[in-house]
Amino acid sequence: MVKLAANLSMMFQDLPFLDRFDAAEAAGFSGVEFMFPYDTDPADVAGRARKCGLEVVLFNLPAGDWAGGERGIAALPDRVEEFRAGVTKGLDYARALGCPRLHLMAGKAPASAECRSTLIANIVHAAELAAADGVEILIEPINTRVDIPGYFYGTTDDALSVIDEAARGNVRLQYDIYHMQIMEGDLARTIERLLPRIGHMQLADNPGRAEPGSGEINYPWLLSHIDALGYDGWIGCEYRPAADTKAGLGWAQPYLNSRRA
Ligand SMILES: O=C(O)[C@H](O)C(=O)CO
Ligand SMILES: [Mg+2]
Repeated sequence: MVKLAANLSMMFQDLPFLDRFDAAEAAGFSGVEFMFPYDTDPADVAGRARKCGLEVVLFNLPAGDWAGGERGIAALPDRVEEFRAGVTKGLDYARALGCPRLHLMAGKAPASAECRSTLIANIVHAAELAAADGVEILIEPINTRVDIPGYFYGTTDDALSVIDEAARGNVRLQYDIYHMQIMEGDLARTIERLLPRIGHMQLADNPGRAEPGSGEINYPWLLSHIDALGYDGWIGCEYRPAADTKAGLGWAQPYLNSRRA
């Protein structure tokens, strides 16, 4: 069964953060993800998720000065202390929210040996702390052509080589269909091949990063293929709705309805 999670950083943006949980529930979602919950008290986030009957399936570890253009700091040698404080904070939230996955962002960094060894050591640090709470650390290759030029890894091969070097059982791949359509294509075969390594998926259409159906990806076919492969994880709707979020959810009705049935 396809399990869609509403991404509350991109969807329902006309509402305050906590009210987006109610909107996701009303739209028929049973899971949510978001980038950063850190401006809101963890008890308030947990309380709202519980009231709405929503599972919190993923959020990001603190990722530096986002408004200033940073996209993670795990590969930055002069930011190790800040990164590790962020791991502690992220795990505090994960415990409070009962969230079993955290996305760790490497950041924009050169492919130097120093950045790579910093990243690996930081992933190992995060993974070992997270393991005690049964939490997985996810690594997501992000397209470096449109969204984050200079991001440390932009392909599944590059991200998997980092995961392999970290060599911790709770470090897995976050496969964002939108980013990988831009960087690699061949979505169905790649997902099939990498299925055992994938801990979470996300979707958006391309170009434009809006709803499925707005671009070139055949989502009705791809989602049933992913389902037929036996993927039983979540797929986060990490897209920018072209207009009103609810009005644009026609594409998702078969999956939201099947969750309710
Ligand atoms: O951009 C993405 O696709 C990531 O999933 C994210 O969390 C923030 O960049
Ligand atoms: Mg993503």
